[in-house]
Amino acid sequence: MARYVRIPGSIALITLANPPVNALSAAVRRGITETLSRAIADPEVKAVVLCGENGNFCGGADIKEFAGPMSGPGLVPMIDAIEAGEKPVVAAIEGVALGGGLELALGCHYRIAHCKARVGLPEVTLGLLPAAGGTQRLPRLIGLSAALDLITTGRHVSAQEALQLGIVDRLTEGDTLGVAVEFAQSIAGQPLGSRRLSTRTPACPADLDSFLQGALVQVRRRARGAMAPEACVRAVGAAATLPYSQGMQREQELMASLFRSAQARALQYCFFSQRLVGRWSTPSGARWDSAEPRPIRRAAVIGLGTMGRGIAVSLLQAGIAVVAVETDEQQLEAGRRAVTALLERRAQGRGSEGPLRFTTDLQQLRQVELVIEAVFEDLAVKKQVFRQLSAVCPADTLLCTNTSGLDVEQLAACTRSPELVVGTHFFGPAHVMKLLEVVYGPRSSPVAVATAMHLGKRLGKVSVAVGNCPGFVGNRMLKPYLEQAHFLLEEGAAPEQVDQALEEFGFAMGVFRVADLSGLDVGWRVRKEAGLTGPGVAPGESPRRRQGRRYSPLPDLLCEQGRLGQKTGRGWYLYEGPGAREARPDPWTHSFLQQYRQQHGLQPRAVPQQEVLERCLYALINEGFRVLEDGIATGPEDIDIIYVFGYGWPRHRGGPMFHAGAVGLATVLDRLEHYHHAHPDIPNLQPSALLRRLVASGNPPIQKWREVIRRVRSQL
Ligand SMILES: CC(C)(COP(=O)(O)OP(=O)(O)OC[C@H]1O[C@@H](n2cnc3c(N)ncnc32)[C@H](O)[C@@H]1OP(=O)(O)O)[C@@H](O)C(=O)NCCC(=O)NCCSC(=O)CC(=O)CCCCCCCCCCCCC(=O)O
Ligand SMILES: NC(=O)C1=CN([C@@H]2O[C@H](COP(=O)(O)OP(=O)(O)OC[C@H]3O[C@@H](n4cnc5c(N)ncnc54)[C@H](O)[C@@H]3O)[C@@H](O)[C@H]2O)C=CC1
Repeated sequence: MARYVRIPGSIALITLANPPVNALSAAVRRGITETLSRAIADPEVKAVVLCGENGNFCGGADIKEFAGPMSGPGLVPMIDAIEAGEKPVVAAIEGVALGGGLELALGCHYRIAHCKARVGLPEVTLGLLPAAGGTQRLPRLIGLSAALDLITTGRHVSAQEALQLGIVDRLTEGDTLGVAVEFAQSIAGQPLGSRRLSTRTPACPADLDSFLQGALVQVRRRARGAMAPEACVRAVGAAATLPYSQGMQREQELMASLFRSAQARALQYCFFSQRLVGRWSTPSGARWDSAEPRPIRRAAVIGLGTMGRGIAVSLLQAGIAVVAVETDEQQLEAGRRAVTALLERRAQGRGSEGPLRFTTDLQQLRQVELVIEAVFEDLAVKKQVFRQLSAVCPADTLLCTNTSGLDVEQLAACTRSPELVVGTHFFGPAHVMKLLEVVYGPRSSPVAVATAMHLGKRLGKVSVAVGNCPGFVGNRMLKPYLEQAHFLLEEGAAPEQVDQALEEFGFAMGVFRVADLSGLDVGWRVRKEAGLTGPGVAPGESPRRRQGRRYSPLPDLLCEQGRLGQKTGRGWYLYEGPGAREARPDPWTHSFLQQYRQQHGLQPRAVPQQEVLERCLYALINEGFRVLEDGIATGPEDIDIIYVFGYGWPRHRGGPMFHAGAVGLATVLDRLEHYHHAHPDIPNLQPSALLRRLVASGNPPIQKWREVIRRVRSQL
């Protein structure tokens, strides 16, 4: 709704009232339309101020309404009526003016913002475009180039930048509403002329065609296969080439092509899922709304290798004091140099960092409130570290491990307070990647989980609480995906063919390019530890079978050849030299695969792209259903957020579980049955019980899966 009051000085004040962000629901649109008519009709009113309650102007259209039929007054005629009116309307912007909220403000004749406000047109992140005139008015206000940047990235702009760009007319550090009212009084009666943005001509680059062409190429490269960024470029292009009314028509046409699209549904699902995972719970009854996180001011990081460095930087940038620990002076010095360089590179425009100390002496941890261990992925080494930490740190220190898949409970068992041990699984580079898997063990206390979840948020991450099992959620599901990729090579595919299929699906990098980037030795070490390769393998065991199931030794053989990926200049691909990044298909790999197939009597065949996708993705999805069955993730949203934020799953496809629902669970089941029949020695292709149950329940929408999961789990 919208409230209306007349205030002294002939000003009407319209307040949007729809907590928490004053989204433009049908009721709010109706409220604005009615109150605006009232203000226009009242001869005593000389100017109008539009604001939002509770310190927020407006978070845009009500995204929840998009799933159903649209009703109530349209945004476009409402904003047009504001702009066309003869009485000046001033937007008083506090908090956010996003999407339809900014479009509403652009329909006003003046915009006054608080210095802490943020504005933006983030519709592209929801698979849409700003279709309430945003693509036509913003270029007319700030020029085509700046408008295109904002609209295709969806980025939020600070009030200061908004002032520089010309989006807002004035900033205030004080009472925004008071300043806006005073300003409205001062301009009442003045001609509105060019304050109506629809009447202006946008400033355009001289070489418009090549500018727009370049913009298309750029957005296609940035968001593989995403439709909305391209539609945004076309709509902004229309602002430059068509009169306003025709530009608006084009905006509507382009919006219509996006509005009910699968991509928009997926992106909007991601928006709500990201918020849902914050409302975590554990099987032992710990919950986000009852467990109180502890404040963390002083932390330690143990191990300054690839991950420890990024974790230390993340903590410091959140204002937390860090003690960074290494084994010896040489390692410490290398860590110090790396952390300092990262901090210097990221220093520009950042706030003040917490204090940082480097040491090889664990005794220096006597005052820390939280420790994150990031030493080698070796259970024995980690156990020893946890024993030492438990002896040295205060009894109430939270002890976290960055293990990528080892048993958190075994580490907890080495300490005197196992309830204060959790996994905090960062993703590399830890200061960049947005995901944090918080792994609770059977004994982790609610306060430990709450503190780790809250810490993640403070570090700017999306934290997802997950249960303890080998690989947790993300890496556990990755295993069958990688396995399928290796099996496909055995059967006749080439690495670049598999990668191309996955990249066309929307991954930034295919599985083999990622493996080369992260280093093939990482998985090799894990497989050796698990006895799948190396001295732990029973003599006489077939190289292509382990533990009664099909196994591919291909990545082990590459490692034995010293082909560890980019770091050695060769892996699945060939690189210019060690450390180079451009991957080229390698004839060596092709002839190696040929020899391997001959040696093992494998008849190569042409593997269709669809099979590559189905086997890799459905094997991963199938494991996702098992993760849900086992209660390791609470709902499909947890899995999808982990994959979107941690594993480069294309966001416009919603995540693996959403994708399964979009394809149709019956289809996924059918294809898994087909492939399992063809490859009975790959147990991961056998459809999970939960998938079968969901199909039997009539393929319910993903929001209803939790009910089926509860039923399946109660019967186990
Ligand atoms: C605003 C935020 C920055 C606040 O962040 P924070 O404080 O961290 O709080 P959150 O936890 O994020 O949010 C709190 C709570 O609020 C909910 N929420 C937030 N924003 C919205 C919203 N816009 N709508 C609904 N709900 C919202 C959020 O979900 C939380 O609740 P919870 O989930 O229960 O926990 C941050 O929230 C944020 O960034 N919000 C989103 C801002 C955004 O993206 N805005 C743009 C919205 S889209 C838009 O405005 C569209 C348009 O401009 C075009 C409109 C034209 C429509 C015309 C349709 C034409 C159709 C054409 C053809 C149709 C043919 C056919 O019918 O078939
Ligand atoms: N590399 C990656 O992409 C990711 C790794 N991880 C996990 O993070 C952990 C660390 O991995 P990386 O940083 O890649 O390893 P790394 O090998 O780069 O670094 C480990 C560091 O720990 C130090 N160290 C070893 N024992 C120590 C001890 N007792 N005390 C202090 N320092 C000690 C070593 O000197 C080394 O500098 C592992 O558990 C790994 O599985 C998790 C996510 C991603």
